[in-house]
Amino acid sequence: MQRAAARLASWTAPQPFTAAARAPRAARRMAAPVQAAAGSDWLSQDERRMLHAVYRVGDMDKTIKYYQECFGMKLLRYRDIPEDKYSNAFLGYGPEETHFAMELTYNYGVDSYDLGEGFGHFGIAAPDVYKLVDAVKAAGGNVSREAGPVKGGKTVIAFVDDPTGYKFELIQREGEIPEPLAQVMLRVGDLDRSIKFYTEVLGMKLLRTRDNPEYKYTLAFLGYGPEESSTVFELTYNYGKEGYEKGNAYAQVAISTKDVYKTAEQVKAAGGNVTREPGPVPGIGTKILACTDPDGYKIVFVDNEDFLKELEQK
Ligand SMILES: C[C@@H](O)C(=O)SC[C@H](NC(=O)CC[C@H](N)C(=O)O)C(=O)NCC(=O)O
Ligand code: NI
Repeated sequence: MQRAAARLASWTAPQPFTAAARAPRAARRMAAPVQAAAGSDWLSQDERRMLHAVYRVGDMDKTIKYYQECFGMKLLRYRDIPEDKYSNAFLGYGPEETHFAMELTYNYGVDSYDLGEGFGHFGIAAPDVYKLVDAVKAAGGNVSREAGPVKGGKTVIAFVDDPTGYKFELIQREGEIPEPLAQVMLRVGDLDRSIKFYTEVLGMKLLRTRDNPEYKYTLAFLGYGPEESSTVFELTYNYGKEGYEKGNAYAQVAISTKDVYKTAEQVKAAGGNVTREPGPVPGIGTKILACTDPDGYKIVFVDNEDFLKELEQK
């Protein structure tokens, strides 16, 4: 695992995202004020932002190298917690103060996981998916779906499988791409139920929906900012499918909040299921709380000041 730490110091991976790399550095982006929901003053006062997706990988060094060389991600942070026998690596396209990150978790001695059916993909936006697919192949990446228009639509996509088996959807996008980490796609059993939770409990905006009757699925995109500049949830409903095996690989998305105690009360008042009461993480001190969405996917709220202090200590 020490190789990962050394890599952090000497990272110089290629940058296929020249457009994104040249994109003006995102101004320190205040988290989006959360959309007020009926009966919750706190929602209108809180400032929430999607911080990172947390998931378990079978080989930390191999995955870090893969993300750097195939996707052009930067290694932002690495920490080893020997007393609890795990390590974390954070990768993305910009500083965590303003950009979403991938939080990889390696549990000592565990080299594979059950990805289940519920997790769909992480989405990466790119100016030219055909060119990126060529770069991924040249770097030895596993392109599992060639570049081309999405079935039943026009958006050019491709899929790449990472070393653990997670799918990365490459999504062609016009214009500047200040946040290439575009999506976390999860499959849900009832889209209206999920939209109600993600808007009224999490305080997200419903950005758009897209029904694809030919292929029998409907998508809902939700987040704290526009898709063009923010990472969003893409919730997928397959007609008639009410539930999915979750597996043990994908863990959660972390969202920032100004106050985990007030957010815990707001989540409960809005009918959410708090599974980890607010308070500091032992050994790290960062205050968090955890809840689950209607399909059982975990969401962790992180105290924003504590999060920024963590970044200062890296
Ligand atoms: C908009 C873009 O971000 C998408 O992810 S749409 C991609 C499309 N999604 C689905 O088909 C969802 C339903 C599917 N049954 C599932 O559960 O994943 C997709 O994956 N298309 C495949 C293709 O080859 O175009
Ligand atoms: Ni997608």
